[in-house]
Amino acid sequence: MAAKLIFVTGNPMKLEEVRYILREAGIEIDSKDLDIPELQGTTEEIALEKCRRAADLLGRPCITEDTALCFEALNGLPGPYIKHFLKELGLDGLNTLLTGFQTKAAYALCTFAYSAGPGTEPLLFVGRTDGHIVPPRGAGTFGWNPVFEVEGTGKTFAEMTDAEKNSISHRYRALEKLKVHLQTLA
Ligand SMILES: O=c1nc[nH]c2c1ncn2[C@H]1C[C@H](O)[C@@H](COP(=O)(O)OP(=O)(O)OP(=O)(O)O)O1
Ligand SMILES: [Mg+2]
Repeated sequence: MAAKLIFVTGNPMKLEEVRYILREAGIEIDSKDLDIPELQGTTEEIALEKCRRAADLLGRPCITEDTALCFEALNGLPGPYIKHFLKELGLDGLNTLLTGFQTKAAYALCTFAYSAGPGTEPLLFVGRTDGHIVPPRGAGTFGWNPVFEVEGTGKTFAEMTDAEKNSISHRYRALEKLKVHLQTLA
């Protein structure tokens, strides 16, 4: 039996969602819990370099994923640096960041990178979900879920069931594109 594709991530919540979404397409993945250093740059640059490094470390094909949370009022920042903003400022601090700005509009961007192995250029698959930054609502079990209200739903990601989030999320939309690519390889 062919070895399964490896998803390299240090985030168990991402892994759980990716497994949930791909399972419906009959795609199973293995995972490797590695926190790959992320260089500064645009989301694309960070995603490409992270996947190159992951493939070099593993010595085989793999996927990696980068999540950005982009505020319209801040021209797309914090973007790929959201992890550090969330850690230092917390959920309330993300709201405070937008004090004085008219628009609280934001979008979640998910960028999967697929590497065919060391020395190859990774391919990117991007998904986007639009919404607004709001005071925290719902269970705070995954990142910035409680402060991101999804356009047209009236709910934050944290107020949704797994099934709901996984049918409209940035991650789901990126995986829809990755799935097509994986099916051409199979
Ligand atoms: O759907 C999501 N809903 C809420 N929060 C989320 C989501 N997806 C990522 N997040 C958080 C995790 C991290 O604080 C930051 C992304 O940073 P990012 O570098 O992509 O993730 P990570 O370092 O946790 O895992 P990895 O080892 O795959 O890079 O946003
Ligand atoms: Mg990371």
